Amino acid sequence: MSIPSFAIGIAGGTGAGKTTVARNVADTVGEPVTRIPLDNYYEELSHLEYEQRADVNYDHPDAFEWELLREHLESLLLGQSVEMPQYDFEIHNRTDERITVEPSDVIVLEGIFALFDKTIREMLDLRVYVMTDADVRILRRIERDVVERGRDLEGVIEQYLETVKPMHEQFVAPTRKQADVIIPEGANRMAVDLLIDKIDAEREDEGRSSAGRERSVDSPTLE
Ligand SMILES: Nc1ncnc2c1ncn2[C@@H]1O[C@H](COP(=O)(O)OP(=O)(O)O)[C@@H](O)[C@H]1O
Ligand SMILES: Nc1ccn([C@@H]2O[C@H](COP(=O)(O)O)[C@@H](O)[C@H]2O)c(=O)n1
Repeated sequence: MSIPSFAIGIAGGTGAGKTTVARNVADTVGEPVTRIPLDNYYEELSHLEYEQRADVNYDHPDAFEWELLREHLESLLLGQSVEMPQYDFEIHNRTDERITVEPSDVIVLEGIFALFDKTIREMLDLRVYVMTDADVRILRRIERDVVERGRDLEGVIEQYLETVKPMHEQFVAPTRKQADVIIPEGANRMAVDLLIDKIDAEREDEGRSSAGRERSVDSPTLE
């Protein structure tokens, strides 16, 4: 295994297609990929009742345990395994379970705030923002939240208007300016192939040093 690993951050609004892109990258890269879903780093909220947890603003940066995420990303990059928390959207909380996640040559961090934190951004080799129109995202989210996350239609719409949309505009959308690559509409085969080419090229560069991990100001976008 090469140390440090090659790390990609995939950000974008809810329903943009981040998880789908991360899966496509993992399936295409041709070797084990370590995935870090940012959702697993929502703060532990066992001190609150279910009703209180349901009212939390999960689209504000303060909803996440950033210090733990920074520590885990750093450990994985250095070739050390981590005990990753697991998140359950139905109870709005972490589960009691932690899963041992092993490092690998390619690490993919994925979530609405994957490009938000400066320290984390600087640990990433490639910063990606998945940009999908808001109407497409809310339609995808309604379907997903009702089918997979145990929500009802009224609740999804209310949450979207009260927190998801304003927080997206205030905190998530501006992070696209931090991206090296912008992928339109998510599961875009050409874009995923270009990401894979970039990963392969970087990993073939055996002389890669810490200095070589700095961001290139001339990096191309797909926009
Ligand atoms: N390019 C795409 N075209 C059509 N459906 C897509 C596309 N990308 C994602 N989806 C679907 O949209 C939903 C949300 O995608 P997901 O990758 O989970 O988004 P995110 O992780 O950004 O919230 C899923 O049901 C997924 O299958
Ligand atoms: N208990 C929770 C925690 C988070 N959310 C929503 O999840 C969204 C982020 O996940 P995506 O897969 O959609 O990127 C975020 O917009 C939160 O509103 C939730 O509904 N409940």
